[in-house]
Amino acid sequence: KQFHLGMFEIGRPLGKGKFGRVYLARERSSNFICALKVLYKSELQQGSGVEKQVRREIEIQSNLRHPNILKLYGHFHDSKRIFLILEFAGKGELYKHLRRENRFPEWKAAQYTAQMASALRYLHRKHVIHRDIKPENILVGIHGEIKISDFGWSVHAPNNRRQTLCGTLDYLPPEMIKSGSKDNWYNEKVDLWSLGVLIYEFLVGEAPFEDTPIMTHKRIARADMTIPEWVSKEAKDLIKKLLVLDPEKRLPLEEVQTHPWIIKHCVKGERASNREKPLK
Ligand SMILES: COc1cccc(-c2nc(Nc3cc(C)[nH]n3)cc3ccccc23)c1
Repeated sequence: KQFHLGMFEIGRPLGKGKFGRVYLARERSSNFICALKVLYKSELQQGSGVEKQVRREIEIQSNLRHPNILKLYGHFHDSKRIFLILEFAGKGELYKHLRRENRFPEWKAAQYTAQMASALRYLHRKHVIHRDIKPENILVGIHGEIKISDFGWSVHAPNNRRQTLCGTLDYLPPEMIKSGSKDNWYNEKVDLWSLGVLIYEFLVGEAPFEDTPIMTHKRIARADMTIPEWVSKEAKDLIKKLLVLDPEKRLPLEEVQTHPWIIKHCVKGERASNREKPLK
């Protein structure tokens, strides 16, 4: 299908990115609501090979179909800009919700974890390694479901993002911060480490190795973290089975999905502890 700008009615800007902005948009003929991400070619060309990377990410994301992965419906460009037609996630950035709520209750963290594990299993089956799992790259859909929303280029909100040189170090696994053999960078086990960091941050409200860059580097390399005693023993157990230095020893996604902490909070049922409102 050929898309062009005239097909869309542009709504309010949702947020601005490093390479441009994201707008709410409606496709005129179908009234379909989507998000239009505008990337400026001039800015992309500056970055070394960033334009090629954007093409590769478009290629990857266009072929993915999963409820917890933000859909890329199509793309088009004019002389100055590249436009990405993306699924609209009605509740915006997970990052913002986490900052506003400080930390998530265990039932919510467990449900998000189950959704992430499902999305990562799908990606890994397609030999896609995300390599950048963090709250900043996750959006929330209108029904509260989460959607991995970034395949390589990030939308940076102003100010309150963790401003470090190449994005926050917090989520990088030891094999990606250690120099030496890079072949581990292409092992999907890197996403298991980042999932462990994500669960920790959902429950505690800060990343497990958060410190000065030098110290973060040291603490990641030693998997040196402490989990507060008020975190449930099941949650502690799962985090400890993911934040393992040896990539081969990290808990496989199938076992994340059947972990007691996940089963406890994600099985449907009258007494489910995940009701926001008390039962009548
Ligand atoms: C400033 O941070 C940014 C940057 C980009 C988008 C948002 C944002 N996005 C979406 N949904 C989206 C975005 C995409 C690509 N698909 N669905 C919804 C929101 C709601 C309130 C505030 C902000 C929102 C924020």
